[in-house]
Amino acid sequence: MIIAVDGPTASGKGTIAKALAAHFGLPHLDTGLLYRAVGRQVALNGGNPDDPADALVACAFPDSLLDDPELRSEASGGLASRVSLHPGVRQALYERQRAFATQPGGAVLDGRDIGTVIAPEAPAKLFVVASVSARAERRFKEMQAQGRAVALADIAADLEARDARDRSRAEAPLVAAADAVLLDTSDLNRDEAIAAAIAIVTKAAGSC
Ligand SMILES: Nc1ncnc2c1ncn2[C@@H]1O[C@H](COP(=O)(O)OP(=O)(O)O)[C@@H](O)[C@H]1O
Ligand SMILES: Nc1ccn([C@H]2C[C@H](O)[C@@H](COP(=O)(O)OP(=O)(O)O)O2)c(=O)n1
Repeated sequence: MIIAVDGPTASGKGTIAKALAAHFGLPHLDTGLLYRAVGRQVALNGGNPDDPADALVACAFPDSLLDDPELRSEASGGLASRVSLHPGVRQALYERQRAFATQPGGAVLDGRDIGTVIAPEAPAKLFVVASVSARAERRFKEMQAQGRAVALADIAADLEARDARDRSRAEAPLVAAADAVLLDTSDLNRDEAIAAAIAIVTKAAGSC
């Protein structure tokens, strides 16, 4: 079974996707990491993330880059969002994601366009959302735990800017698939959100 988990930044989709993978015994791919690697490789090349040619060259990043802790930074998230606008970049990353999604036995993928572009045939699709304040608070706590001094208002502004870019791009914008189930995690703790996601997928699996 393919499980598609999409949603904006800090909605909790990564947490949910990992938990679904563990619960259903499926492999998991965090597709955002691929776009983050492209963004980081552009920076390492001294290129411009807004230039389609520079971004395309960076798609040939070495697999070892996927283990770089810098990929998890907000700066890499911003770079990823910028390179992900280019249709050439999306095309270059498509086959790798598609192959993962269609492997025998199924898989869980999380990102922005899994239910709409990468695996539109997925029988279980979740679109995970949360309010801007809940998401900013989560990132704030994460950064505080890492000992980084950041202002909550700056985090909220950054995530709203990234949402706007991801939602308004022409190619594969962040949008719920027509057959996705919306899961709002604003008022759910981690365990409640995971339990709700498992219930949605169990129901979807039962009806396919
Ligand atoms: N339901 C939840 N309630 C509170 N915090 C959460 C919840 N889900 C995830 N988190 C925390 O919020 C942060 C972002 O979650 P993550 O799953 O990485 O989001 P995304 O993959 O959508 O960017 C992490 O620190 C995570 O532990
Ligand atoms: N399937 C995907 C995954 C990510 N992207 C782009 C858009 C996102 O802003 C960036 C970073 O994605 P990522 O999922 O790592 O970001 P968050 O963990 O949600 O903060 O990459 C995409 O366009 N399509």
